[in-house]
Amino acid sequence: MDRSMSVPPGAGDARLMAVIEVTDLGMRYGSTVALDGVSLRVEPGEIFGVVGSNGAGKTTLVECVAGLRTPDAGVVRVLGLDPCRGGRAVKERIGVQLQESRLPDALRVGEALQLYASFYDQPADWRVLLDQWGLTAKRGTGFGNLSGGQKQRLLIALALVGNPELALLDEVSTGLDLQARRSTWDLVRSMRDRGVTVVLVTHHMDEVERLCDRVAVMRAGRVVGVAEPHEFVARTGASTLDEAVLTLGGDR
Ligand SMILES: Nc1ncnc2c1ncn2[C@@H]1O[C@H](COP(=O)(O)OP(=O)(O)OP(=O)(O)O)[C@@H](O)[C@H]1O
Repeated sequence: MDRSMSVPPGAGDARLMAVIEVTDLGMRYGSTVALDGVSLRVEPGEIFGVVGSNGAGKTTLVECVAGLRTPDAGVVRVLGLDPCRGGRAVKERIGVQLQESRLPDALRVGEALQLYASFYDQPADWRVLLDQWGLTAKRGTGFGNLSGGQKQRLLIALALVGNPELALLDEVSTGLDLQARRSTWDLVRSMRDRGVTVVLVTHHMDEVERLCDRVAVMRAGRVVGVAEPHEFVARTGASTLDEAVLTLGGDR
């Protein structure tokens, strides 16, 4: 089955099952509490934003959902499975783009995409991704010789090469120029339109307003609210989403 063309994972029955269900998640790094009783649900086919100040726990949450970190407490279910113990059955269905990921400098753009595609049973056509993410002219360029924005676009394309049902995108547009940001937004929307569920960690409230169906605000390891972006503005009596998020999630 070409998952890129499919409806949200098992649409009918999956309506009852969240794509992500996190319950009472706790995570510490030594004496630093990164997650402190986080619970949330992400429903099939939504673009779900995660915002909050630096150090609020957003990346740690994404890493736990991706199965890259095992939480100290709580339960994570992705597509009904434990991402830490579910092996390929779940990992193949998740695409992850993390902040500041790196590849070997000498690895060329085309080689990286081909390599990542080889990890999956039903990969996307990596040449299409090359084109969609504006990297065709850079196909033969090594990672070390790409600009910051080009590296970012390659990392996003790599996250999508497995045709994921869930895409976890951490600061997807950071470092991109205006045009690349706009086309990234279009591509995120087109992913959602194809039934992919997207989690978007961001510091850009314009991105949240344009893209996100719902957004969680995090503060000091806790989720302090989940709502549609306009609801946060109304609830806090703020005049902009920036102001609303600062009120709810700012450490001030
Ligand atoms: N590998 C690590 N070792 C020790 N502490 C860590 C590690 N990763 C994160 N932390 C700490 O855990 C807390 C949460 O960090 P995390 O990266 O999840 O926050 P964030 O919301 O993604 O921040 P930012 O917006 O700056 O990316 C912070 O206090 C951070 O210093």
